[in-house]
Amino acid sequence: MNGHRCEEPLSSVDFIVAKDVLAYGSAGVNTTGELLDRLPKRYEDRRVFDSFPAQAGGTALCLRGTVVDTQVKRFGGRKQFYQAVVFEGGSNALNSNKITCRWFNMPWMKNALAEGHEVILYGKPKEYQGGMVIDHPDFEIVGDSDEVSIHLERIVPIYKGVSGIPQRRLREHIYKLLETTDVSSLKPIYDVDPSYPRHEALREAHFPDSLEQAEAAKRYFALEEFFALQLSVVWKRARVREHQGRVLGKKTKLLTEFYHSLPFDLTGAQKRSVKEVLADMRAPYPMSRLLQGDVGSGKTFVAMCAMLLAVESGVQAALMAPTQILAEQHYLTFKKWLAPLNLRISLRTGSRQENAHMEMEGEPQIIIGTHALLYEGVEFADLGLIVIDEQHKFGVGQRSSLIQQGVMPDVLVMTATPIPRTLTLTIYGDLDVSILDERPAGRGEIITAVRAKPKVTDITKFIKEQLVKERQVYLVYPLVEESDALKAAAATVEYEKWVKRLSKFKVGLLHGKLKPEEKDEVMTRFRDRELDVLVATTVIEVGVDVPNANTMIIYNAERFGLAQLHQLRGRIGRGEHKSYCVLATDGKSADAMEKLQVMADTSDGFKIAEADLRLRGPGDVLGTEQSGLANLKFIDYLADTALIREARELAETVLAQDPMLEKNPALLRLIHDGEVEVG
Ligand SMILES: Nc1ncnc2c1ncn2[C@@H]1O[C@H](COP(=O)(O)OP(=O)(O)OP(=O)(O)O)[C@@H](O)[C@H]1O
Repeated sequence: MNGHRCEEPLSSVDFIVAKDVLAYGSAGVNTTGELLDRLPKRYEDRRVFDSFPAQAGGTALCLRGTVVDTQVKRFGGRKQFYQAVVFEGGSNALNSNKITCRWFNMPWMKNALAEGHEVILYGKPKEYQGGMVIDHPDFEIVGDSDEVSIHLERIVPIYKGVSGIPQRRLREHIYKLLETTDVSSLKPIYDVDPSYPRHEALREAHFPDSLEQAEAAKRYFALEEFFALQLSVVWKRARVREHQGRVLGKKTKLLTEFYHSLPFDLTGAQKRSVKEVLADMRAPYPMSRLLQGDVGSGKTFVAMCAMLLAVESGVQAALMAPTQILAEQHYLTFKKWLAPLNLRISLRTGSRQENAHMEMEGEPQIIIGTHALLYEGVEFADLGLIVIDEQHKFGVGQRSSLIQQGVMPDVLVMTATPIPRTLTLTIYGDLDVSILDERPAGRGEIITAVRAKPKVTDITKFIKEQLVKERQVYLVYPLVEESDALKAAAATVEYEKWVKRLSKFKVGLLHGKLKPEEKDEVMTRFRDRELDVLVATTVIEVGVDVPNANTMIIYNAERFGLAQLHQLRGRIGRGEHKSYCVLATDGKSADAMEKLQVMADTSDGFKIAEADLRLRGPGDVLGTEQSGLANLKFIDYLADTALIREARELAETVLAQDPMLEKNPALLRLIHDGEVEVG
């Protein structure tokens, strides 16, 4: 009875009872298609079970056994946990291998699992008081043996739970639906792999014969998802190019003057990027470019060059920074380096307005502010170029809102976080990319060491050696506390200690609870060498530029992500002196030591970003919320270069053959429905 169609509500499926239809509804699953789209989060190979372990091995195991004893246990006053002791083997194969399962603060567990139940457990065992324990394992009670066995003796799909529906029932529903759904209704909007019918991929993703088959099937759907994403990105890129852009940058006198005023030569990477920007600005369509720079690679100077080109063409250029402090820093930098050119530069942030050379006739030529510049209805006389400094936020929203504007300015996005190529293709896939992967010449080497529980006396001695050589030092504390207030308090405590230890030197304190003016003041004093040492929380992470500082001790380094450590370390090694970064840890976790070792092994931001991606996975690296990729079902595949490229090529082919998607209205709807909204 090949009858059900994907669009059909679950209420019309005879083997799903009304109560379950409601439960699915609360989880946002309303049609048969939506239920079938919920692919397994993982699989258990229940053809052979793991044997009960005698010691913890660090990996999750799939065990089969019988519950022989259950108890509710109390601890710490009113708290409780439910404990079930499980013996290895089925109901009639009891032996002495046992494991204890515990569920904390889940009183209902005692109704769910009782003595005599035969169970399948999945979880990571650990050693506890001489026995083996698994806390909160996934579990499933083995049912009657005369059922169709989709739950045993095969590779079994495990789904993300739907409240009110046990795994077994969920699995049965999907199994039966696959058998009774009209194959033609499972056709894709666009066939990403003509050699692999979609309904087969769907069946094999749910009930694979092998793990390889499951992987191939999942990859099919991942490709489908990323194809849709790339389609909207490539589409967007094409739409930008349709706009009439201004032809800017014909004259380069100002730029040449600027070059001559610099005490250094631009690096090869900087020159290459300026050339790329120049070509874009001269093109008849608006520039849409990402400038990706490793820490200290001199992004600001490339941005300055772009802005000078715009100014010389008679239009305004704006720079938007993510925070007020950074906007102010940029303003100072611009004022300093562009001083010989006598330009009208204006700082506009929520609380401060300041102008340089505004006594001269006319509108400001360069405007520096926060991202809010865009939204707060600041009137631009004639905006030709916008530089967006995104720092390490993978912000997206702003760019779309720029594209809505009438006259399309050129846009240059700067990001300080090196991003692996695959991620760039997805997050910034609508932009052309320039990469700054070269440190300016004449910078001292940075030596990084990982130290478990370093002695205070050793660190103090090392710091003093550097201070005596007139270098400056950062001491960074992430601190365990969650709130800014507690962090500030804890940093203050450490600060007091350092003031005593380094009594001959001047120690300053910087944390997030200080007012912007106070932060500025501390930073300025450190920059002007009135302070030798800065005890800080991570507020110093971005944008701080004090070339004389050559030493950084990062405490509890294991608590930071690699990208953040790289940013922090980027605050040293900015001058000609040899620099030192010590990553101090509690030394407890081997994983953390491995992670930190990456920092000691390389200072190449792109390599670090790739390692970060490998160790943490794309979801965590991106912080899905800000990246706009939160809705991706197959986010792990973001790191799969081959897949992303395949998706990109497919999207490009489709749009090359049918640029306005006139022949593929369903694809056009897919883009406009914003199901996949990136950029
Ligand atoms: N080509 C160059 N040669 C020498 N020094 C340079 C060069 N380009 C930039 N600098 C200097 O390097 C430092 C970093 O430049 P800039 O602030 O532009 O880098 P950045 O990429 O924005 O750094 P970060 O993201 O780490 O803050 C500044 O002190 C700047 O004056």
